Amino acid sequence: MTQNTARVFDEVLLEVKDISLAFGGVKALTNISFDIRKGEIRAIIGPNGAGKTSMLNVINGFYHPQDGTITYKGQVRRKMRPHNAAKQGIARTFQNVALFKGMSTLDNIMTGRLLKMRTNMLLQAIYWGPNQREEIRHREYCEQIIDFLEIQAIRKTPVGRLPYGLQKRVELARALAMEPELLLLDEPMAGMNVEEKEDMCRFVLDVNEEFGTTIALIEHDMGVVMDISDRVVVLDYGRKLADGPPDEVRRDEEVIRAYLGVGH
Ligand SMILES: Nc1ncnc2c1ncn2[C@@H]1O[C@H](COP(=O)(O)OP(=O)(O)OP(=O)(O)O)[C@@H](O)[C@H]1O
Repeated sequence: MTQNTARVFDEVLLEVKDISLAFGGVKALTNISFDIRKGEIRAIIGPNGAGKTSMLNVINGFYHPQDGTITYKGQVRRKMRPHNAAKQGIARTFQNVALFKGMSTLDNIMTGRLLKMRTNMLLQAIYWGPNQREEIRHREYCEQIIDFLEIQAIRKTPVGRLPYGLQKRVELARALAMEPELLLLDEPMAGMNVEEKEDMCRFVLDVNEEFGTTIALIEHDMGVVMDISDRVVVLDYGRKLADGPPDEVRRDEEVIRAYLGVGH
């Protein structure tokens, strides 16, 4: 289930250039530059407080950096809200699962389709015919994702009743329902046992391979990162420490000192 052979990616999908972000006196990111290439699995790693989540929040428009630019699909992006990023094909999951706990798995996944719906829900309730056909199409798409992620057995279960590992999988399903071009995963394996982690790794690799989705993920489990990512960017105290293929990063002295060897 690993990326054994080095894959080569030429086309830059998203470029982060000289990004700096501060909260009052706290510098969360200082002068960060890297790119994410179309089709790759890109890991963002670093110790606690390194700025990883802040970076994802800048990429999906939740935080606005004081300096620097984001170029997505060749266009320099001006200030952008998360729903605009989503419309442009950037979906994300969160460190702490963010689902509607009282709603079923299927309904949660359907919320990921909202941006794809041409008619709004109210009109769909009033008018039948074309609107109903549209809803059926969306439901069918969600059912395909449910099959793909092997969560058929829980499609009607309220997600609040599911174990944490499955909730994470439903969150992935909802993000996939948006048919993203770039999928941002914030610690997709956090809090999982070994078996759940193996399943999630397999799904991340399958999504990348079968849907061609570009994936950027934050992960603390170094085994997972080294196994599934094509390239790794390392942050520490808001600065970029290293950037390269997993094998190279693993051997980088500064990385070993800052992260892999000793914690702060
Ligand atoms: N909304 C915010 N307001 C104030 N400070 C913030 C905010 N978000 C992040 N920070 C600060 O920015 C720095 C980077 O935090 P961030 O959450 O991005 O790190 P991280 O690498 O994702 O950490 P972790 O691995 O613990 O999730 C930290 O010092 C954090 O306290």
